[in-house]
Formats: sequence, structure tokens, C-alpha cells
Amino acid sequence: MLTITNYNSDILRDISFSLRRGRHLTILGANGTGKTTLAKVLAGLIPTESVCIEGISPSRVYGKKRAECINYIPAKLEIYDDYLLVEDFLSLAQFESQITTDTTLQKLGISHLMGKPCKTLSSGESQMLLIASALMHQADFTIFDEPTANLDPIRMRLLFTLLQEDTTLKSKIIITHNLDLAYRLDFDILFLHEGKIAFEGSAKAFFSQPQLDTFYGGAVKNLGNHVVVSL
Ligand SMILES: Nc1ncnc2c1ncn2[C@@H]1O[C@H](COP(=O)(O)OP(=O)(O)OP(=O)(O)O)[C@@H](O)[C@H]1O
Repeated sequence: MLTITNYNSDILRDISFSLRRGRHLTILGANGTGKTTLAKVLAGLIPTESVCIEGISPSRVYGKKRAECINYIPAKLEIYDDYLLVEDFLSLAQFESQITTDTTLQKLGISHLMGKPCKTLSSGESQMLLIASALMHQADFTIFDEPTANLDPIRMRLLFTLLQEDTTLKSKIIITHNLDLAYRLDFDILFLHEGKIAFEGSAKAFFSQPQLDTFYGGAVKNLGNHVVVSL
């Protein structure tokens, strides 16, 4: 179980919720409303006593212990080493899982990236590499921050299937602006507004047209099978 209780800061206000191991969550909200900040708080990158994961406070433990309980996958890959190869990066992520680099790269259709320095990857390739690292790491809770931001439609569909069907990652938390992805994943929704939780509940309830109108002022339409931005 992951819980955050009465967390307050300059950016986030009165944040409390819990997520059972094995359950998944999508975090939505406007630009600058605090989603990434919340992810960093949950992952222990911003220290607090308000977060507890399976009895452990992530900001109080380091190395293996923290890595076992939570993994934050940022929106962008930041590598400062010119020579670090794709397979080297993944071997750092492998941690204790039995999954091999080859299998993971194959699963994501990016075996051709093997042997390339991470610094030379395109934005979409970097994003796929980050996703591969999460699959190899296998923390109890994995937070994906904007995992589809740079993906082409084919890779976006691949990632959707993976997020929906993958059972190797115990609990997934997805931060996204892609409302159709959130709708189709059907995970519970946490909607942040100005640093506060404005909605917590099922995707079905969140994506009802009246609720969408409340949060997006007519900019988002539920077409039944899909949710689209009305341009
Ligand atoms: N290190 C920091 N110091 C000061 N302010 C910060 C810092 N990091 C983020 N902020 C501010 O906190 C607010 C929330 O930022 P955050 O990145 O969490 O938003 P977000 O919901 O993830 O936004 P987006 O959807 O645009 O990625 C923003 O106003 C941002 O400018």
C-alpha cells in the first residue's frame, strides 16, 4: 500500500490518498498544477514524512530499499555521459529482476537501439528506453511521467497495450495529458487542480460528459469509445 497523508508545500495542498499494491492510478491536471512535483514527493525525491510505502518512508531509505518500492520514470532522459550505451543504461536499471535486456528491447520493438550511445537517441527512442528501464526494474510502484509525449501512433498503441496488459509491474501510476489514453486505460483517476485533489474516483465517473465539462469547460468530448479534444 502506498499512502500520502496531509501533504502540504508551496506547490501542493492537503494531499491525501492511498493506492493498494496491484492497483493502478492515472494522475491528470492542467500544466503547472503539481503532477510531477507529486510524483517526486511519492518517490522520495522531495523529502517528506507524509509518504509511506509498505511501511517504508521512501525519503528515509536509499539504494536497494528505495529502488524496490518505487521507481520514478521522468518525462525526459537526462544522460550526461557521452559514451553510455543503451545496454549499459538498461543493465543499471536491471536491479534484481531476471528479465534480460534482449527480451525487453524486443518486447518494445527497439532491439535496433542496442550499441547506440544514449545521448544520440531521438526523443521518442529515449522515451522507449525509459519505458524499457521501468520494465526491467520492476519496482512495487512505478510512476510514468508523460510516457507518450514523444511517441508516434504505432509506439503509442504499443505502450497502451503494455500499460493495460503488463502484469510484471505491480502498480502503475501514469501522469499524462493524453485523455484518451487515460480513458482507455480505465485506471482510477486523481485530478489535480491548483495543487489540490479536485477529483478522486473511477475513470467512468471522471469521463462522464458533465464531469468533463466541469473540469475542461467544453474542450473535451466523450464520444463513447474515445475521448477527444474539441478543436
Ligand atoms: N524546483 C522548483 N522550484 C520552484 N518551483 C517549482 C519547482 N519545480 C516546479 N515548480 C513549480 O511548481 C508548479 C508545479 O510544477 P509541476 O512540474 O509539478 O507541474 P505539472 O503539473 O507536472 O505540469 P506540466 O503538466 O506542465 O508538466 C509549477 O508552477 C512550477 O513552476
